[in-house]
Amino acid sequence: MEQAMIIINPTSGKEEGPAYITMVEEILSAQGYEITVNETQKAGDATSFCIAACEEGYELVVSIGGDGTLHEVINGLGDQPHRPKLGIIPLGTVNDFARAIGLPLVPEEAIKALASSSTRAVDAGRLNDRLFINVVAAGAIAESVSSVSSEDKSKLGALAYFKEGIKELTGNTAHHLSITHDGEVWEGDSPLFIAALTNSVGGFERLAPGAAVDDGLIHCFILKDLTILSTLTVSLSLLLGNLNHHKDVIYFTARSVTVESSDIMRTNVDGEEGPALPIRLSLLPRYIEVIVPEP
Ligand SMILES: Nc1ncnc2c1ncn2[C@@H]1O[C@H](COP(=O)(O)OP(=O)(O)OP(=O)(O)O)[C@@H](O)[C@H]1O
Repeated sequence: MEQAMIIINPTSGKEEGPAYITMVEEILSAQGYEITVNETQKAGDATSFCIAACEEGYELVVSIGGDGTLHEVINGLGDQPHRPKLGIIPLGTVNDFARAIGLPLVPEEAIKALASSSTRAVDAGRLNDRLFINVVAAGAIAESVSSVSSEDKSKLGALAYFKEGIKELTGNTAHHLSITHDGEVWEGDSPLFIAALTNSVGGFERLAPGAAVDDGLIHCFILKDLTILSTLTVSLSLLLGNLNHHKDVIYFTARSVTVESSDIMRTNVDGEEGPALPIRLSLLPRYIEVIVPEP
């Protein structure tokens, strides 16, 4: 009998995850799976559960939670010879990855899609010794995003990030960055560097409209030192989906990127606080097989 592991973070989003476990179990057992349910108690648990699922030869892991939970789950897949298929039930606040891959955002619909026989192999990124699935940001704004309160997140959703971001960008928060990509070096002052694997970051589905989850590319944006006026036009470009054409934004795609600074700067990885610079990013093409709705 094939085995499926449900990994659920009961604290994600509006804490609705536990109410959906039975429905997920029913749909998986109808497909013949033997099911184990693991509830996370703290940060890191989802990674440990997923490592166990790989080592014990599970066919399927279902992540119930938000982007942070998904980030932890996929970190259990790194360097594993056997990687289970991944099912995603988006029950976080923003659910960037589910948006990017076109999963239903209504939990009941996402659960029904677990019965689909379609899968899509998506890229994973490597950041130093961990994996990411959506986005890495470096700069004062990235640090501020880590501090968005959960109250603001629940109330404002994606706008909470936007609010913090604009607050930071309008301050004088540039740092000196040195960014090396595919043999080229960019050096200068920047308040924000973003590396995205998908088109949805912080709930804005138009950050990198050209990015596909399986295009084998890291889509990078360097925001140049901004005046208040260009901050406003950059914000508008973000909403309109043409940030890559803004005169104060450098856009490039790469397969590997190194970001360094003489300042102490933290990063934000898939919406959670990440390591301090320097960071080295690279790409694992089509590394994770995700269940998607039937076409
Ligand atoms: N039992 C728990 N209690 C508190 N925190 C937990 C628990 N289990 C996991 N966590 C932590 O909760 C963090 C946030 O989870 P997650 O991102 O899924 O929810 P969210 O922040 O509401 O959603 P989103 O990231 O989509 O906005 C994870 O990084 C994880 O480390």
